[in-house]
Amino acid sequence: MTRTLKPQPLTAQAFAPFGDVIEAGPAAEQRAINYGATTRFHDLAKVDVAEDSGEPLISIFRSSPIERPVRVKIMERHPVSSQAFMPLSDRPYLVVVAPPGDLDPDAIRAFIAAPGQGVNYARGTWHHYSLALDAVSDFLVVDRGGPGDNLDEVELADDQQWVVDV
Ligand SMILES: NC(=O)N[C@@H](O)C(=O)O
Ligand code: NI
Repeated sequence: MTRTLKPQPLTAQAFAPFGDVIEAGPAAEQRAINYGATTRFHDLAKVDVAEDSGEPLISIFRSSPIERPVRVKIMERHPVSSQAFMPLSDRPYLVVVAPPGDLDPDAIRAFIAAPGQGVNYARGTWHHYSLALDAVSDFLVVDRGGPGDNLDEVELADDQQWVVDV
């Protein structure tokens, strides 16, 4: 019998144990620039990629919609860097995470990210790979390039898996 995980709305407070929420919202420091023509929502997330001669990479991930029911069978982490996803589409997507450290399958949480909300996984935060919903979705991704292995993956045993109620 697979257990069900109900996603919660993505907020900076709820996501704090896992990283940052990237959004042009009222909580951000706003700076008027370009002679007032632009508002800079300043310093929204910690880009942590310099470990072991790492350098920042900017990529676009084009993710196919995940099949339903969404079953969480695998989790991954990047032990030496953060990884940020900013949606380029105008549709919600799914974020599945667990706190850094030894993976506790019971600590896995799911969030529905609204259009305009990005996430920045802090170094070592367990997460499911990019989960697009309903249509092919593009994400701008900021993460680390450089030497060393920066991807740990864990396959969950059947009784550790979750089905996400989305
Ligand atoms: N493997 C890879 O580059 N992508 C994953 O890290 C992911 O979180 O989608
Ligand atoms: Ni990742």
